[in-house]
Amino acid sequence: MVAPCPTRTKKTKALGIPTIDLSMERSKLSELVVKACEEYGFFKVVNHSVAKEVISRLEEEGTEFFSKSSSEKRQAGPANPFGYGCRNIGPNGDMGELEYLLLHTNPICISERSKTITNDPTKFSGAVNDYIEAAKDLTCEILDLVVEGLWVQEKFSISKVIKDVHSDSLLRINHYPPVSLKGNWDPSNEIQSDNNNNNVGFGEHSDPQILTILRSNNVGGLQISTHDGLWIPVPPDPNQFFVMVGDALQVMTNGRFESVRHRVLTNTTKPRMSMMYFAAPPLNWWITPMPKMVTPHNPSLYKPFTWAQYKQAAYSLRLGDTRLDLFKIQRQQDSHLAPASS
Ligand SMILES: C=C1C[C@]23C[C@@]1(O)CC[C@H]2[C@@]12CC[C@H](O)[C@@](C)(C(=O)O1)[C@H]2[C@@H]3C(=O)O
Ligand SMILES: O=C(O)CCC(=O)C(=O)O
Ligand SMILES: [Fe+2]
Repeated sequence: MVAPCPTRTKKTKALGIPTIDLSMERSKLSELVVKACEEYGFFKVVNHSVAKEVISRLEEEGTEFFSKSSSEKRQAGPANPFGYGCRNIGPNGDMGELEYLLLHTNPICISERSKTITNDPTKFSGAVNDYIEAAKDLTCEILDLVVEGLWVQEKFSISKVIKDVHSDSLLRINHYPPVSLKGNWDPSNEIQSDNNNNNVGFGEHSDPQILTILRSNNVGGLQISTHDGLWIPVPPDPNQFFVMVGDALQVMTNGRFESVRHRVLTNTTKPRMSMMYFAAPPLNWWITPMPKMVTPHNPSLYKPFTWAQYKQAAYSLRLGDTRLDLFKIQRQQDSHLAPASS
């Protein structure tokens, strides 16, 4: 069963977001990373080594692209799944108050796609590739800390699958124009009247991948959901990165980490621009719990599946569906409580 999500019933609560200083002593650092992944599936990293110039070059490219006319931008679309998308999210009718560029991180794909996005594809793809490399390094640093903190390092390294040339990682740049009235920011767009959730920029969901590295401009809107069902607004910080546990890492840790559910609400006066690097394995890679995470007392919660199978499931479902339910192993733990059949 795939459960739909209750989007608008949760309360919002201001709460400190876990912040991790990457310049700290390593063993303490790995402990804090694991704790944040367990408690929230979400944290902010400070003192990272991504150069400001790498961030600002991609931000400039994004700003330049989104300031173009709708007809120019549409030349880079539709996003099926890659390219320029406007309001439509995914193939199953999900909509949000945003426009975006979704790119595969393969340099050949970026070089080809850049030709439809800009008149200076070399500059655009240079900014994108440099950002991807920096985000990949940061992801690998965090994943290495995760495996150290879980004490599984010698046997298994997740970061090497992210570095694999066939990795299926993605880059997404989202642009949320300010929304003051229901769906009125682009009068030429036919789908605007379909959207009843005019303040939802990007609806509640978890990311399917291993880890997401998010950076935004100084405009808020991102919220994360806690285990007790509250929404926590995330104050924006353009100089730092936010890290989100994805569904694949939930499986690899056999449920010890849970992928974080999150959403974006639009601002009424200022445009938000965010950049997400979604770290994923190659398509043929099996997603299974790390051996150390499975014991007789803690058996595997999930059937083995490949990343390609998981993506196929994700793209057949709605944004907010809890798609991991499809891969859960149903155990008969309570069978002794069932009445005996006569
Ligand atoms: C509705 C959908 C959009 C999405 C693919 C899906 O069918 C379900 C997962 C969605 C998501 C969420 C995180 C990322 O933004 C994304 C690129 C991804 O990998 O999964 C999107 C997909 C998308 O927009 O294509
Ligand atoms: O734009 C944001 O801040 C987050 C978007 C997001 O969650 C996504 O694209 O998966
Ligand atoms: Fe997301």
